[in-house]
Amino acid sequence: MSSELIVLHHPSGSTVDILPYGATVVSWKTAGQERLFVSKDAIRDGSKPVRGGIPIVFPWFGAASQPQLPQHGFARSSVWSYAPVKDGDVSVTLTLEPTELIQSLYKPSTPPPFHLSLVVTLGEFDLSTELQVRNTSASESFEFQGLFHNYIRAPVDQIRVSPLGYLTYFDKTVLTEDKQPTPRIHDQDEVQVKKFTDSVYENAAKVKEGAQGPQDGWHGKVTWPGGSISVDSANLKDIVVWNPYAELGDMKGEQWRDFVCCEPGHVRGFVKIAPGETWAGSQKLTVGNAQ
Ligand SMILES: O=P(O)(O)OC[C@H]1O[C@@H](O)[C@H](O)[C@@H](O)[C@@H]1O
Repeated sequence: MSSELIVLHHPSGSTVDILPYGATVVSWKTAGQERLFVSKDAIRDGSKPVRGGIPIVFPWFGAASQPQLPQHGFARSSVWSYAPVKDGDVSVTLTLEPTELIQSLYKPSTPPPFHLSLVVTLGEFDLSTELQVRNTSASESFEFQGLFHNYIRAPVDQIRVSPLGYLTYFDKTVLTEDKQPTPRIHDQDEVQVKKFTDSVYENAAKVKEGAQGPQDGWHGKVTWPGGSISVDSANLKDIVVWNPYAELGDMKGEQWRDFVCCEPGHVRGFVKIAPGETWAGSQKLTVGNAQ
């Protein structure tokens, strides 16, 4: 994989770096500080999704229905196209269609009929990502899941994520007899991550005051002593909170201490779009005051 990087600079000094591999945001700095976590051991040779930043999960979340297909889909491990950015640009659009690699994964069947666009936009204190999915088929509908796998740089044992109270969530760390995540109800507004956590909060968007239903966004926050990042999503009804509390092959030692994944997505059930239809889901991450 080439080490090509798309870099956007905001007049305020904030920056974002995006790898065409996976359209992965691998750095976001405001006020000179890195806001995302990327493992020191992240693989950057194109053989594995990057451990950190903002990988794009599409068109399924978790394990695939066919064994040869990768966990969390192929978008995070495909090379996306983009038009070169010019000085002063604070936004870039990356696109992905079924590449030869994706087609080879599906053989002898064919990949789904999609055209993806990811629009990344940088502000002084915020970063927005919007995923647009167009069904390119003339006759077939298309069902998919999608998620922004945000690795937010923060001391995991001190963070609080809210509002997530009184929602049903699916605890993937404890499986039921039929190997499904255990459904639970969270009885407090805030969630702390003090141990291995892998929770899928369904219809979290309903928590928003005045929200009309699960199609609205989740307006939440990750806070810790001395810092916070707000997460405002649109058309993404679920939230995943994850930290392994353990080292991984591409994240050695105690690096897990330095992040929490707070991931807006549509991962319980599927989005279904008709031939020619386009769907969009987005998020805005904003750094709290005085950081
Ligand atoms: O190791 P991966 O494929 O990047 O996935 C990391 C984690 O991603 C989370 O979104 C999932 O809920 C977890 O189950 C998973 O372990």
